[in-house]
Amino acid sequence: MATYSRLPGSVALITLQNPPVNALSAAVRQGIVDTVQRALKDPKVTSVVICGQNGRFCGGADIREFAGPMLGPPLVPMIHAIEAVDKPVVAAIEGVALGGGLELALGCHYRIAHSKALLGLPEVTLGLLPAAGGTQRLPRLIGLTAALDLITTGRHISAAEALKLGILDQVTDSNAVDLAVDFVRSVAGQPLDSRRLSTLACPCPPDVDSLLDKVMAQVRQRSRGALAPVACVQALRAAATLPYTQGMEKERDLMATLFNSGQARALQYAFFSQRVVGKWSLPSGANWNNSTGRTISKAAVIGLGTMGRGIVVALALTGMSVVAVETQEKQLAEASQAVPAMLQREAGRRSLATPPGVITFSSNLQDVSEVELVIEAVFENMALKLQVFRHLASVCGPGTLLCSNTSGLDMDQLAAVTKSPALVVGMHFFAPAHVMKLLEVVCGPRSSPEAVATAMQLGKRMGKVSVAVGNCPGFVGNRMLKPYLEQANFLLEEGATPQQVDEALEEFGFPMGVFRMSDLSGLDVGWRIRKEAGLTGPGVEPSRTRQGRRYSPLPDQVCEAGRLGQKTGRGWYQYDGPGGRVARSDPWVHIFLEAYRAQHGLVARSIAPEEILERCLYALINEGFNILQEAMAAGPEHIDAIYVFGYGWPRHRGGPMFHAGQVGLGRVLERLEHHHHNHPDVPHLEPSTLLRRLVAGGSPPVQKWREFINKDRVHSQL
Ligand SMILES: CC(C)(COP(=O)(O)OP(=O)(O)OC[C@H]1O[C@@H](n2cnc3c(N)ncnc32)[C@H](O)[C@@H]1OP(=O)(O)O)[C@@H](O)C(=O)NCCC(=O)NCCSC(=O)/C=C/CCCCCCCCCCCCC(=O)O
Repeated sequence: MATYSRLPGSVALITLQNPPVNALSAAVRQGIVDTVQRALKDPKVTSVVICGQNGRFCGGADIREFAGPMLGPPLVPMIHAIEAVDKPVVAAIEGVALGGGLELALGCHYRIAHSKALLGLPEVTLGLLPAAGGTQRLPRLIGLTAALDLITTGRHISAAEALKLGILDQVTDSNAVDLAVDFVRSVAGQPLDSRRLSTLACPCPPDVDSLLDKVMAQVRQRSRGALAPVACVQALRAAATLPYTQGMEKERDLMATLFNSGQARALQYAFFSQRVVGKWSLPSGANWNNSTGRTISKAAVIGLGTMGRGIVVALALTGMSVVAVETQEKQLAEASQAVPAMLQREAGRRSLATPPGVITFSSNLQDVSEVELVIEAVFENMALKLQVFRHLASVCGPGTLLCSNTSGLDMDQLAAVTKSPALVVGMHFFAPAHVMKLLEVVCGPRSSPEAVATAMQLGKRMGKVSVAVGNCPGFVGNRMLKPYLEQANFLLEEGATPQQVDEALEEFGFPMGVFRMSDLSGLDVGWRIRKEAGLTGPGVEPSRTRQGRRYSPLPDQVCEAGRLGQKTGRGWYQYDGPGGRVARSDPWVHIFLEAYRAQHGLVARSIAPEEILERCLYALINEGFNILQEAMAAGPEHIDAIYVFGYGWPRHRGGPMFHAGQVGLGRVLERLEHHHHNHPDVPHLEPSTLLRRLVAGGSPPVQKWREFINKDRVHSQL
């Protein structure tokens, strides 16, 4: 709703009230319509201020309402009516003015904000465009070039930037509402024509077409397959080239297409998933709301390889003190040069002042005795990690939280060698650890609520999307990746090339296909894990069946040929040299694949992109169902957030589990059955019991899966 009060000096104050972000629900829109009418009709009122309750102007349209029928007064005529009012209307912006909130402010005649306010039109991130006049009013106010940037990226900007761009008329460090009230009194009675943005011409650079074409090419490249950024550019083209009324028609038509698209539903689901995963809970009943984490001011990182260095930077950026330990002198010397530079760069990228002097480098594990939390980031080897954990248990105080950055080893085994297993929790970062948004917080069966809460809160402080997961090999993300990689290798055996597989996945929306990604990460990572698992190495029979199931030795053989990916200049592709970034098809790989097929009597067949996608993606999704069934992830949103934030799953496809729902669970089941029939020696293609149960239950929407999962759970970790 919206409240109305009349202040001394003939000012009407309209306050939006819809906690927590004053989203423009039907009730709020109705409240605005009614109160604006009241102000118009009241002869004693000469001017109006619109603000939001609790220091937040407005977080935009109520996204939850998009799922149902549109009720209440629509936004577009409401904002038009405000713009047409013949008494000055000022938006007093505190906290946020986002999406429809900023569009409402653009319909006002003046905008005044607090210096800490954030403004933006993030609709594109929800698969939409600013369809309450935003695509037509903003470019008329700040020019086409700046509007293209803000609307196609959806980025939030500070009040200072908004003032510079001309979105705001004034910024204050004091109370924005008080200033707006004083200001509006001072402009009462002045002409308003030039303040009505819809009546202005759109300032454009001389060569509008080439600018629009350039931006269109950029957005297509940046967000492959996403509809909304393209529609945003089209709407802005209309703003630049058509009268306002026709521009509004174009905006409405484009919105209608986007609004009903699967992409908008997927992106809105992704928005809420990100928030759902913050609300973790454990089988004991402990949860985000009833458990308190510790505030960490001093932490340590053990192991300064690529991951360890990134973790040190991520921690230091929060402002805490970090002891960075590496026992190999050469590695320590390199890290102590590299880490401060990384910190500087990342602080610059985030427009932060570099936290000064918070990192201490050491080669001595004894130096972590005073810290409150340790993150072990040594080589992915259980024996080594156990050794480090034993050492930490003897060096650290009894209350120190001990965390491991393992990407899939048993956290409970590590906990078992410490004095306080309850204080052991996994913190699985993704490379580069100071950049990537995802953190898997691995809750072992003995991890205490306090330990989980501390890791989750620390993740948030580092700007991560932290997802609590259960303790199983590979946890959630890597466990699902295994069948995906496996299928990609099998497809090569059967006749595909790395390019064909990668192109199908990139066309789907992944920034990189599986082979280009493996080259980037380093092929030796998986090789080492397979050796540890006894799947390859000296003495292992070189057949295509290992440990009772189909196995492809292709990636092992590529490594044995010294091709470890980008770092060696050769992998599944060739590069300009070691460290090269541009992947080119390599004749060696094609000859190698032909020889391999000949050796094993395999006849190459032509494989369609659809089969590549089905085999890779449905195998991954199937494992997701197994994970849900075993309670290693609390819900499909958790898996989807992990894949969107950590594995490059295209956000406009929601995540793997959401995608399964979009495709149709029945269809996914049918295709898995088909592929499993053709490849009975691949257990990962055997449809999960949970998938079968969901299909039998009428393929409910993803939000309802929990009801089926709970019935089906064999044991519970989350
Ligand atoms: C920065 C934030 C605002 C705050 O962040 P933070 O403080 O960290 O808090 P959060 O945890 O994020 O959020 C707290 C809770 O609030 C919920 N929330 C937040 N924003 C919204 C919202 N806009 N709507 C609903 N709920 C919201 C959030 O989920 C949390 O809830 P919970 O605790 O988890 O329960 C941050 O929240 C943020 O960034 N929010 C989103 C801002 C945003 O993206 N705004 C844009 C929204 S879209 C919009 O405004 C669109 C405008 C144009 C609409 C035009 C209307 C025309 C429609 C007609 C369509 C016609 C087609 C019909 C065709 C046909 O079928 O015929």
